[in-house]
Amino acid sequence: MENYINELNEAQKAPVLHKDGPLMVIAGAGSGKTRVLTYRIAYLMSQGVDAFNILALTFTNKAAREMKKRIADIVGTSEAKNLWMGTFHSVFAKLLRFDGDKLGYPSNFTIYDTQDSQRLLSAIIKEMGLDKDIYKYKQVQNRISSYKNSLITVKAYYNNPDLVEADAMAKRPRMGEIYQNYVDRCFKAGAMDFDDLLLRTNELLTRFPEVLAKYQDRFRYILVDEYQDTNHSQYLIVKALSDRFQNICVVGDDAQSIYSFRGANISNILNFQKDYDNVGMYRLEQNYRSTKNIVNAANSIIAKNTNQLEKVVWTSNDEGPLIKVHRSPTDAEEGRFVAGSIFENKMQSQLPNGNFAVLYRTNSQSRSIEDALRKRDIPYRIYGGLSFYQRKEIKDVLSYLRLVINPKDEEALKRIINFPARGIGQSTLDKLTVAANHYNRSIFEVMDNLERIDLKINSGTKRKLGDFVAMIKSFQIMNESADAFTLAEHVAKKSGVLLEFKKDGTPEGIGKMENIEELLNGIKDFVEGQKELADAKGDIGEFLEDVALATDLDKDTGDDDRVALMTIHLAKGLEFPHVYIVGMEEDLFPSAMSMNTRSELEEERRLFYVALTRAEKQAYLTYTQNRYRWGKLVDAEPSRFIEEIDEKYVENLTPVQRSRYTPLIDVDIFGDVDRSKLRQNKPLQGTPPSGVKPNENQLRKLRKLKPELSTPVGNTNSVDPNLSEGSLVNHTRFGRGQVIKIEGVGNDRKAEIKFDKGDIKKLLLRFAKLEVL
Ligand SMILES: Nc1ncnc2c1ncn2[C@@H]1O[C@H](COP(=O)(O)OP(=O)(O)OP(=O)(O)O)[C@@H](O)[C@H]1O
Ligand SMILES: [Mg+2]
Repeated sequence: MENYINELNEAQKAPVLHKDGPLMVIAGAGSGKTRVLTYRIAYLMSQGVDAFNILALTFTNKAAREMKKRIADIVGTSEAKNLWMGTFHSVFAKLLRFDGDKLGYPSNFTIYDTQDSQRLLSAIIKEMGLDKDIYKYKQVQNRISSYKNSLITVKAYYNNPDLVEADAMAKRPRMGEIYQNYVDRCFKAGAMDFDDLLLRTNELLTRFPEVLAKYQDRFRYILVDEYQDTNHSQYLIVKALSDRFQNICVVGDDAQSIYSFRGANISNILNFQKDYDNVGMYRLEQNYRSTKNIVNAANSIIAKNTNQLEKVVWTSNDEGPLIKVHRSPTDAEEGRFVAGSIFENKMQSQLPNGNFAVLYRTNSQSRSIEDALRKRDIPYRIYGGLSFYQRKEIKDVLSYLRLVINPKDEEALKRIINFPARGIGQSTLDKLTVAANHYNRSIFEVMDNLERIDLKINSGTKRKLGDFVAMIKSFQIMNESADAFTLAEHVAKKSGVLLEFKKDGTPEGIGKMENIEELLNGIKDFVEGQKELADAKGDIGEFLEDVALATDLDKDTGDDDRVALMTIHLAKGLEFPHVYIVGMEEDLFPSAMSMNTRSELEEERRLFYVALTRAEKQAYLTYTQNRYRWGKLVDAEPSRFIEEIDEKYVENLTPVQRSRYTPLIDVDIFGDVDRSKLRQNKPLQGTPPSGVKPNENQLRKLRKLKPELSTPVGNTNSVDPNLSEGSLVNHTRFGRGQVIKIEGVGNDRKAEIKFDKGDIKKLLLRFAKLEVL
């Protein structure tokens, strides 16, 4: 047996070595599900399966990259290169770039983020003359998103009297029309929103059997991590693609299902044995991540949920310290406690910052923690919140660039047509929009054909519109030869955006200019990274795709050592030696919005289970007696979840304060499923609710979160001319390595380098940041 197989226990080996056919691994946190998935891919490849035939779907692109790296370590880099791995959204965006033309989309379609979708919806609501207090754009967007994730098209919507009636009851009888308009406008703009990436993939695979056959044949082995959080749309894609070969491997933990508000559907796990024949069912019980105290405490929490599959989780790790609970008078004090405790632990055991994570229920809680960490000079990184790419000035520049790639992109156009101000007012834009709708063209096309259309726009304005079109076209010409950085810098200057903020002269204006500079630095870094790899172009289209689909963890290269701050939702699948879960208070965690039914409360409890099981060595729970919320100081009570932990595993650092809370109505989401059947690995008899009921979708925000850009490390180095085959080198990003081959001359000189981390990369020497050792 090959060596790496011995890095697995017996229970893990079984699913890794499972022969062809469907299999499912259901197991608790930290038991090695992700490891099993990774090693199974390596094993399949060692058995002769071509990487080209494997598709792996993960929760973040970062997780996919890490898996790929581990696989490359085992089977070699060149083999691992062809693996398709990533989030559902990034993988299927790629597929749609190849085949979306069959649905009428250009291959350079824009991906609308949540903000773009919301702006478009509010424009539509306004154009239709509807009351914006009744048709709230965020609610409308949530509805449409949940329709799409349940594959309810506009037509299906109208065919479903329940949905139509529900909207009528909610005093929104024109929901269907809004939905229709929204879909039309996105299509005309050559744009897909996040949900479209899944919906259109489904449409493509359903309507074009030859496309389905092509990808079924290609993806002979499909593997899905975190299966408990797939939604209906994702489920159907996986089902369709795996239908021919049935080589589908899913791993998950129903106790960690935390995205139901976004449409995740637990019945995907429960139905798996019905969907496929002869499913191999595997369970893992040994946790390798955490101490005994943490594992046992987490078990005692999740046992409080009635709706769950029964699971055993144990560990042979040390007992470890007890879970420490701390109370502070205010959230500022809570921040100080956390920062102080991190500082002490760091000093006592000489630990890097990266060993610590602070997790919270909502993004707004980060502020007091940040303040305290800053005072102690402890470097941290925030994941989530308003991302860099969502800032106004950044979106302005990006919108110019989006328009260069896809001039039909209506949202990009509307943002910048009069920014900086060039005398094109709202009434002109309204006329253009009406004409665009009338002729079924994009606004840009209308602007480009003004002389042929009878629009009541005066000649002065027409000239301004013409100038704008000419400017964008000049950028497009430049884009044919320039790299992303050169183009972006030119656009930032020539569009007048930079100047606008400079003129402003206020500290905010300067700050915005600096942000644009940082964006440009980021693009430069990106271009160099891409250029180094001999097969990428480094053009702006590649950059925009990267920006649109990067999840918030993706840009974390791990090279600088910082404390991690993030929401619990984002922390799924990750692990840290020391974890602080802050804001353990009633109404905050569990959230006030999720306490109406048992099933909502159980989801909050699963969220707490996820939070606690991120910790390897030590977990802290903190709460306050008073907290600023919505600008007011309010009384806070300790979360019921603290009391729910078996007290054997808890140490109170401050005197105990009891929690008071009201019990709930009982709703059983498992319906009539007999859970004992699942335990015995038998096919399900009962029918769990297939209900993909439209969900309120508050945290859709998460998807649009983008990483902060990092400034580039160092500059393009002059490479030692003595570099030769066999030279040992150091690369700022890829680390140490040895040159295997040098080829090409002048600007085209490339080196093939085997890095110590396992990767073999071909780098263009003119850009490579190499140091000869
Ligand atoms: N057989 C093993 N021997 C040693 N370490 C292991 C073994 N299996 C898993 N681990 C380690 O235990 C930790 C948890 O594994 P992994 O992340 O795969 O668990 P998981 O079940 O996917 O967790 P989660 O439910 O949180 O996603 C990782 O650090 C992993 O490397
Ligand atoms: Mg995992």
